[in-house]
Amino acid sequence: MSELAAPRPGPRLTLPRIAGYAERPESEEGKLDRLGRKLIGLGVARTAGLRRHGLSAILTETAQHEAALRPLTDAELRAAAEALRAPLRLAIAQGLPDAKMLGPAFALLREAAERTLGMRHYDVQLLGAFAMLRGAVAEMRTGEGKTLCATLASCTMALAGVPVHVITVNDYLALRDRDLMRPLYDFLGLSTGVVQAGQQEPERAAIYRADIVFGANKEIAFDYLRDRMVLRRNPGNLRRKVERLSAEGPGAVLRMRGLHFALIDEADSVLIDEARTPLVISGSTDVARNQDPGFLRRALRAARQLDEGKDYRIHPNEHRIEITPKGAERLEIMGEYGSGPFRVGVIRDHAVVQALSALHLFHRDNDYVVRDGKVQIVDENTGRIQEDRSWSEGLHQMIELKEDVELTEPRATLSRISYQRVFRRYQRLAGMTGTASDAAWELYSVYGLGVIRIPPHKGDRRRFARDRIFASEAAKCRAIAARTAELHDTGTPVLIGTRSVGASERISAELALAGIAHQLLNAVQDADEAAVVALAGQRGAVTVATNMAGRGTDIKLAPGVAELGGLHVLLTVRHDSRRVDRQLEGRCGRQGDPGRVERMLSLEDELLGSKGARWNRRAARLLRPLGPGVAALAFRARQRRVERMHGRMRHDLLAADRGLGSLLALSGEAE
Ligand SMILES: Nc1ncnc2c1ncn2[C@@H]1O[C@H](COP(=O)(O)OP(=O)(O)OP(=O)(O)O)[C@@H](O)[C@H]1O
Repeated sequence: MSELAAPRPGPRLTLPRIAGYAERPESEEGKLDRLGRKLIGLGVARTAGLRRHGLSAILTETAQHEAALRPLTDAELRAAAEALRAPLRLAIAQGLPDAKMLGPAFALLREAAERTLGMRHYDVQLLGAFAMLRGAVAEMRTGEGKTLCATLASCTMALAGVPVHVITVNDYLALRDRDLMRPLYDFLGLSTGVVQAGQQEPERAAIYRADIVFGANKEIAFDYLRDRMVLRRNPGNLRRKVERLSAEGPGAVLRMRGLHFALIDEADSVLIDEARTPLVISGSTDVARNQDPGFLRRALRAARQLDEGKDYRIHPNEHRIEITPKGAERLEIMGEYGSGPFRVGVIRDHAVVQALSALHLFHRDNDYVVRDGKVQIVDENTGRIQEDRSWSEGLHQMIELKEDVELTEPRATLSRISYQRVFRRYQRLAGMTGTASDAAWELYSVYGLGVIRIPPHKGDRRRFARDRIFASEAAKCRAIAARTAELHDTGTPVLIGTRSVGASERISAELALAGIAHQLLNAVQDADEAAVVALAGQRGAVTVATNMAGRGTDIKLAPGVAELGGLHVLLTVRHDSRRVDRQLEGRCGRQGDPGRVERMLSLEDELLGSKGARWNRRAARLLRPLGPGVAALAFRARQRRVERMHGRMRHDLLAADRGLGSLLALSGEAE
């Protein structure tokens, strides 16, 4: 099998192997196959419209069964759900279910949701769920109610006996979504479980035996990687091995029951944004023990002696350090005067690159925080601390050395996989997000997922102000405080979106200076997140948040706030991806609410900060006198460039998946 072997996407028409450890086999795939899929992707991604897929048939089919269900008692409705199991199992086993097969299930779920949650699925939510059960990503605008929509797809699959994974971007959302919808699952007799960081055996394996398992992408992908390691280590026939290792009870060695069906919320974030970082399981081995602190310290000292530009180059957007031939020569000379592993070229150079990365690519209060004497990673996509994760291949220790905190034990890579490969191994995959179309081509060409745009339940009432651009970060912060004060005086609630812990703290300090009471939500100040979010739509509320409030956060407007124009979202940067901006914009104007979006940028913003952005920075400066709208084009152009660059990195990562370790790999404990 070649290094690039990859499974073919597209519907699978065989019965899911519930008894075994389900996953799609990797298949040989030639260059022509891949090229073909990419070309098809171009067409599918663009034309995936509602009519083309005949989705609206689900509405008439569902409506036909609804009237008969309404008079049933709860017990009778439950019995009807039981009776649906067998036909659903058959329908799902035959491949992609059609509207006729799903109509009765959707009608029943709609009725059960109204009784248990007080919410009746809107027609557009039926369309979204149907699209997902047809193996697509449903693009539904932010605030349309994807959480409720997902219950149709997850319950249908679970009733059919297929183990379901509902995957989202963080632990908080996984737990919240399960808890919000739990009355419906309980009513139907479907068991649910939520995997969360920090859970150990035997709890973890027990959770995976639930009908519907909720979890963040990292948790689920790491558990899969662990299971793969266990399976690899145990010789013998796969089937018998799986039976032995997944024995019920505390002795279960395998955590999961395989990869049957994944419903991915925030699909673009999980499948695209996160896919730049490979997952690594690490453990202490002899190789790791060889990396003693003395050697790491020596490498860090060497890195500090090198000159940027001459000996090494920094590529911040690609998160990469390149040693120049001159730098390599200098390191070789240093090696000659060194001792132990520092004399060995490959080991020394690798460690120096990690040291340079620690010094120049990873910044405190941006990529990580130092808390309780420990370096803790802040996830760049979700803004959250990843407690039990560390960077691999000595990078974490280099950052610890840089920050002068106690060194943790270096660990060696035991197993490694990219997100792309984990998700491509699901027998069935579906997703939903508010921002898929920008990523439609990649979703199809990598995962075989078409994007279907679902119309909104109500129109968009958000108003967008023109971008404003300031010469410096300080001027921008002052202007943000002044604008917030203005809005605050009218009682309008304001959500200020920032990019990092550091930026959120700077704005918070500026607001404090202006005497504006506010709430701060970031990786360091994350206590009682639900309470902060609940208050964010109150009259006069001011909330400063990082990306923690970027996706999935449902801010409900207090009475009277809609009359003031709804929530005002103040964006303080453009992110690396337009989709991240759109998610933040989507915190207002939910379910047809009014809302306002305003962006305040500065020429010192991180997006324009790197060397590669010289031209964009210059253009923005020159164009500023012509009006902020024109100068904003330079920001957007840079954003497009970074988006393309990240796309290339994901492509390379997938291609090199089984190759050597990457310095950016995230590692989890091996047990
Ligand atoms: N059918 C329905 N009836 C009544 N309220 C609904 C219905 N569907 C959704 N809602 C409400 O709409 C709000 C938004 O829902 P939700 O947070 O699931 O949106 P979302 O699409 O997931 O948003 P985002 O894209 O930001 O994650 C919630 O307050 C929810 O209770």
